Amino acid sequence: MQPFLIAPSILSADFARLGDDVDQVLAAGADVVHFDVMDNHYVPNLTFGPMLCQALRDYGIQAPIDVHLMVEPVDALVPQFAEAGASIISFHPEASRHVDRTLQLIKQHGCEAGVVLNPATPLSVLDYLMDKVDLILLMSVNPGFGGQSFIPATLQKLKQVRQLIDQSGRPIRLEVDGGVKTDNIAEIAAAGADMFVAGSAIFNSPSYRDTIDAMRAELAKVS
Ligand SMILES: O=C(CO)[C@@H](O)[C@H](O)COP(=O)(O)O
Repeated sequence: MQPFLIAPSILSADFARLGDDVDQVLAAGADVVHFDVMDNHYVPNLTFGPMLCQALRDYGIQAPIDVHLMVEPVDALVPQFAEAGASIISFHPEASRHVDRTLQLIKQHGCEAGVVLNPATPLSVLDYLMDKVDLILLMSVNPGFGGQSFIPATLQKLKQVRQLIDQSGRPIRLEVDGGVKTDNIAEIAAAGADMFVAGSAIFNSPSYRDTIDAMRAELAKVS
């Protein structure tokens, strides 16, 4: 297992002062900026695109930016996000007509490549991808909105994907997204996740540092 990474989702950040808010959450101990791109087509919500990613880089954000594309189609946005400073680009396989090609495209543009599985997406979509992905993101809510409750069946799915990753012998990150809180993060880590997206739990808390410290204290209990 790789070191645990905490990735606040800027979906719950203060958009009116985003650069400063992202700076603050990183200063409070976050590892990665999780960047939720929604198109009001693949998901019923609309957020932001490559210009905002570029704006964060121009503002001076140096942490990895983990772009989660909830868009359909996918490919046209890959070069744009790579040029805008994305570090990791993940997409939903059902939103790409040619999944293998999209993974190649992401890597050709110098980013790490991830696939995202919705709560009801079967693990069989990973069958011919384990040698190609750098990250697998399991959605623990249905994509589109922050502030939803963690779907408990994700724990079993995490255990199964952890086995697949261990069998692959590759350093694939296992990320979980949706309803991650201080009081469930240890259980989620114990099931096999090593990267934790948390939006409302961090950005809606009175102290980012206290919340991230509390999450790390919970993670320290997991061997
Ligand atoms: O991608 C998504 C939702 O589609 C997530 O990144 C959420 O934004 C996580 O929010 P919380 O459940 O942590 O509030």
